[in-house]
Amino acid sequence: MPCLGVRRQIADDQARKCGIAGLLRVGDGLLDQIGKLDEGNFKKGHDSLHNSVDEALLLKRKSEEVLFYLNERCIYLVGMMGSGKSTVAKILAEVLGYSFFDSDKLVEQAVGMPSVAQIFKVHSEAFFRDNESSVLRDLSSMRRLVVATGGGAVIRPVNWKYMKKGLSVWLDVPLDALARRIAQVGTASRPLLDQPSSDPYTAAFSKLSMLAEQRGEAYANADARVSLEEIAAKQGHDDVSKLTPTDIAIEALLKIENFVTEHSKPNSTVDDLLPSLHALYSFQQFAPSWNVRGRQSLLRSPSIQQERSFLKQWLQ
Ligand SMILES: Nc1ncnc2c1ncn2[C@@H]1O[C@H](COP(=O)(O)OP(=O)(O)O)[C@@H](O)[C@H]1O
Ligand SMILES: O=C(O)C1=C[C@@H](OP(=O)(O)O)[C@@H](O)[C@H](O)C1
Repeated sequence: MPCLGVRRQIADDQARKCGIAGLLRVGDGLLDQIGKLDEGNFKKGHDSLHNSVDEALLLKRKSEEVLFYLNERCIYLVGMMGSGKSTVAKILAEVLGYSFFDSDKLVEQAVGMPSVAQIFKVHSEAFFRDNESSVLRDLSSMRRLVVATGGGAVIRPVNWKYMKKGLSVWLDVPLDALARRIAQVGTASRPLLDQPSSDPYTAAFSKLSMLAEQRGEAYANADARVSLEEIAAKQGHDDVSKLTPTDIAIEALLKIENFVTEHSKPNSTVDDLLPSLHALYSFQQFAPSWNVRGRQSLLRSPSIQQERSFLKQWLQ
């Protein structure tokens, strides 16, 4: 049973969604919503209205396609501090009609402290990590969530056990872009980077490089990788800072789609598929020259029991 904080946040989230009559759902309000998320901060000087409309429609279409395969599974975003997990997770939650959670915020609620920085200071990193694991365990029993995890959640194998109940997506952002973002917003909320320095960019870059080296392998456990360098190259940019959170959310949906379509069997039962298989065998009998792979083995129609047992094995 999820902890009280998680349940309360879900209830608030559902009420918020109902209260504004689907504005946050895929549909009419999506363009407004994306406009606000990308507002002025990203892709300045572009033909932004046109881009926003195209992007919003693509996002809507992709989210509808992905929803079919997701089958209510949760999505976990992993990546270094500042990689945009919370920003992108909110967009994904909105277009999919899922609830958004930030695991750092849930740890703060569970411990009863206002910030992760304070938890590190008053208790310890290990105490924070224990609570982070408990939060991920609670979330793993739920459906239809998009979770922005803390950047270090990937280092404990048990957290992967929880995240593998859903789908994990690694936001892979070049270190210099991360250091630029962190230098801009400051390090007060990120205790692992918070050290006095006259050059915040260089200090953040060197600490992030160290962490990335330690964690490189761990992030690669994710089911899907969204590389900002790859998206920029596809779009013909030489700099990842030109990418909007919507661009990144669309790529995340494409990568999720690739993963789920490669790894999942259709959400069907033997009874759903039996008529199609039977029709295929019958057709094969009347049109033996039909060129399908393995047609030799189809030439003699099997019994219904054989068809059932074939489908049962295939669906497992
Ligand atoms: N695509 C982006 N381009 C530029 N800045 C971004 C982008 N995505 C997020 N940011 C900014 O980077 C900072 C960190 O983003 P956030 O979503 O909080 O990252 P995380 O949850 O991974 O720590 C925020 O100030 C956010 O506005
Ligand atoms: O990388 C890390 O070890 C951490 C990342 C932070 O979350 P964000 O990735 O959301 O900044 C937060 O969990 C804590 O400061 C530790």
